[in-house]
Amino acid sequence: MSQSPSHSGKIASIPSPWPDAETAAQGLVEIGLWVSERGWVPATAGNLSMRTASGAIAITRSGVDKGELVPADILLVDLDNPTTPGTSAETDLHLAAYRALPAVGAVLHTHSPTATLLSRRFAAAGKVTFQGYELQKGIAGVTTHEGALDLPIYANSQDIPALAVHVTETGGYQAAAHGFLLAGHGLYTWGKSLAEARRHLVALEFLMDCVLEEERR
Ligand SMILES: CSC[C@@H](O)[C@@H](O)C(=O)COP(=O)(O)O
Ligand SMILES: [Zn+2]
Repeated sequence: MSQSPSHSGKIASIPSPWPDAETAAQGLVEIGLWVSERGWVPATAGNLSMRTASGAIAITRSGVDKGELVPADILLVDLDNPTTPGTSAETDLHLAAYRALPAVGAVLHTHSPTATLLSRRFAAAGKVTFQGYELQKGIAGVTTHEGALDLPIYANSQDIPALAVHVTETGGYQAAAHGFLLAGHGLYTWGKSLAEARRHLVALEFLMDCVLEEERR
């Protein structure tokens, strides 16, 4: 529970929009199985996180199969002092999202074949554009299929801290698509809740499937 002054000057208790650590861990275990069943996190690929009521970020341990997560594989990281050992190798890309977007409650990173292939195909352009697809409206804030919805593509890097700074400084976390691709690597997407992040993941995967299929024709 967070607290803030009420109009009367007293401290009023208002419910935190974020789950406690235990609930977040359970949610991440479940979404790990869900993305694994869809073939979007092969081998030990992908990482998953949620903001918790204490302000700490719950994130997957590095190097585990996301379809076989148990609650002990979900570690808590302090957003301002992220020193927890063993967390995802891509923790910085998650933390940068939470710092840039105070309303975001969940970040999902996946490695579907479609995201991998499409990000390579359009890497030189630096983005893939969706236009004319009704499912663009699966993304928060999008109200029509008629607009152009850009999904940024960044060059992949093994220097994740530097990449996180680069994505932040170039406005990647403000993308209207609520996500970005890393070329030859995969997709990052987020939402105000785990449910919204999952909806964005499904919508973006659908839209990427459509574009990849059109490229094949
Ligand atoms: C299986 S290779 C994929 C990794 O290099 C990485 O990109 C990834 O998504 C998973 O890293 P992790 O440290 O397990 O969170
Ligand atoms: Zn990855």
